[in-house]
Amino acid sequence: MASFMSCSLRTSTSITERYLVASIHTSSSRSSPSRPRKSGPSAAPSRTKLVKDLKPKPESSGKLEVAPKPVREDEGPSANKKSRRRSRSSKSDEADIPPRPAFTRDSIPHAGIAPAREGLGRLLRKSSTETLKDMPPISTPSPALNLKHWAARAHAERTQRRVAERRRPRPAVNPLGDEFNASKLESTDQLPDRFTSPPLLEGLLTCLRETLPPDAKPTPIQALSLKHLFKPKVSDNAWRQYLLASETGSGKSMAYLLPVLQDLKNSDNDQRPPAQKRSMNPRALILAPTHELSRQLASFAKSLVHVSKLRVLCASRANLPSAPSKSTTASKMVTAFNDMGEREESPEFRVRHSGRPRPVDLLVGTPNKVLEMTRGRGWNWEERAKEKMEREAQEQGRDFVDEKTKRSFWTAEPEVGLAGIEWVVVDEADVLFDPDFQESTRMLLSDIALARGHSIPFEPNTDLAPANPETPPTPVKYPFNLLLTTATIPSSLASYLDNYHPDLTRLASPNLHHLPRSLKTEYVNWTGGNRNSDIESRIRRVWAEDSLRGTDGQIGLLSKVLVFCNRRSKVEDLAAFLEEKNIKNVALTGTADSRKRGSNHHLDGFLRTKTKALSVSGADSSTLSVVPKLSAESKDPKKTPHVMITTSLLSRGLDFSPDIKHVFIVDEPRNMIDFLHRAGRSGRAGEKGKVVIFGKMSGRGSALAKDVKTKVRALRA
Ligand SMILES: Nc1ncnc2c1ncn2[C@@H]1O[C@H](COP(=O)(O)OP(=O)(O)OP(=O)(O)O)[C@@H](O)[C@H]1O
Repeated sequence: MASFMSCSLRTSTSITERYLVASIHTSSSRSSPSRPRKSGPSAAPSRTKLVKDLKPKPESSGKLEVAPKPVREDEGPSANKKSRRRSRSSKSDEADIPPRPAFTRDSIPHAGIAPAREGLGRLLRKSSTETLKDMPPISTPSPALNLKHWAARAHAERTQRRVAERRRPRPAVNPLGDEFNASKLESTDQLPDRFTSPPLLEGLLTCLRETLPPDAKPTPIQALSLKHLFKPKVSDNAWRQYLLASETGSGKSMAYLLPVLQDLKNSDNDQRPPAQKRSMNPRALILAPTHELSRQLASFAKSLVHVSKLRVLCASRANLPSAPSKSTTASKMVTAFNDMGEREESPEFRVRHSGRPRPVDLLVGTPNKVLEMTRGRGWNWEERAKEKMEREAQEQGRDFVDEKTKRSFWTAEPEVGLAGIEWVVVDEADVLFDPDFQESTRMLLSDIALARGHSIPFEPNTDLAPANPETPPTPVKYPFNLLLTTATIPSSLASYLDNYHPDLTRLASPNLHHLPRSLKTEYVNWTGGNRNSDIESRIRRVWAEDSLRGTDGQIGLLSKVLVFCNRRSKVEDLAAFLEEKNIKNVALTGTADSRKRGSNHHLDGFLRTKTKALSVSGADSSTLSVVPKLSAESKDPKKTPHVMITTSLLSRGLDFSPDIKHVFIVDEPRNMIDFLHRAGRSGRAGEKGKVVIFGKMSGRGSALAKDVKTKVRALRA
């Protein structure tokens, strides 16, 4: 429970990006609660601004490699009919017809209004075509007509100003300013263009073929991984350090899982380092910021190893299948939870173990959950109790006296040994090295190093991104392979890498820091009435279009909508409103009870199932998806949730079902990093998707929405 309390505390103190991290901070314990928190405006920008350049410092031996831009479908020989027709018609336009002036609102002002003689309409029309000095002088002494004349003059002036503004040559400045510019970076053309055996082991390849569509080709980041991460180790102590950076839904999980699993399989029979006497001694560790993501990654890894027989364990309650079964619908899930609620006693979920050694090759979990398993449950409870007392003292305005708590705390036997760990993957590295998470992450990495016989001291209050360090921090070399993956690189992460991992190789896709190519954007203007009604009518429009067009080849099948709000109260309010309007929905926030139950069933019906794997390389996805037969009830949005409402909690890493064709952003995104992750829950793996951004698009108070629009435009691929 304490974790959820700490979570809500964080939420209340949050500003901008802090909120995101606070809301996804879900692990069952905090590592070092008494440290001073780096809040305030000075801490925020480096966490919320995308880095300008990924190049390592010139004096370091780190490298950067960017995959070449894939040829767009409509640029290559296989351009579809529509685009060919478009290009043909544009050519004929060029040849025969003089270019048509672009239509603007001002080109036919007040069209259709029949003006009185010398009336406002005529003057307005004149004013658009004539210059001000050509306008006829005032010919009548009538005050009414004078007024009209001046109105027309004012209109003409405005028009001229607008035209001049439009024609003014603009410097080619990206509105994001700090945006990562992949076009300036070195790319390589020699990348593998298929998954083959070798480099992949036959067993892995078989599972891969079952997971991906038959024509699947490696995505740019996977091609880079095939090129770099399958190379044999130069020496026993040559540990690899890589950053894998690519846009959302581009297959990063596969890009790191394949080399890790392959290496685990290859070294399966090797002499292992003496393991600690613990019941589980994994050889690889994947860290993720949320329990939901840990479970999905563990399930994905399991689907890749059933031939090679490696053992994967999820720390966020092991042994439960985290991927939803194909037949499960969201409504069943709701009922299941209602039942489970009464049986479940403890909000904390534990890995059940009997104390007997249990073979594990790969462990997946949040840093805090893994720390709990490696240090023993309860290792930091005293500290947390003190933090609570300190908080209460602060709230009551009294001094906090640091004395021993009245309760005595027990610490359970540690379950996991770290000495055998050779691979550590930090998924969503920008979050896990963010000030709110970095202590737990670094503490765990340092524990692993120590267990492997290399002491790398851990200093809790280190600033990972010192602005202008006079003495640069000592680089860290962990005695294991370290892979960091992310879809966004804020300046704080870039500066951490420069300072502590200067020799790390950075592999990046050319579309990094852009929206997936298959994702469209749409802007919806608030009508000025009830905003919840505006959202409801847009949802109904999505379904009306689905009923006409069909979804995934099935007429009458309605797509699902994922709605992102900034605040928990907004999530609850919208959920209640939609429920009243007969739209069944799932509302999920960091403190939701359903999250405490140790499985991903609260996301059933919304997460991707295996049958829905589609082609990133651009093949016609509708032919590849196997559409499960659904009952009438599960197709009915009044009975089965077709809408999920959440905060940034679910914006990280989760692979949502391609049934989610629309992501609604109903509150202005706090920053573009947040936006990229939220929008990226749709349009994954080359699937079509749309991000619908609500805002006040015109009139007074529209500056913010317009600014968002400009920035979003810059993120389009
Ligand atoms: N080469 C491929 N061809 C077709 N589909 C693929 C390929 N590689 C991965 N996929 C599918 O793409 C989907 C998205 O992959 P994944 O979740 O790894 O993306 P990601 O880059 O980690 O996204 P995020 O940044 O949001 O975490 C998965 O369903 C996966 O099965």
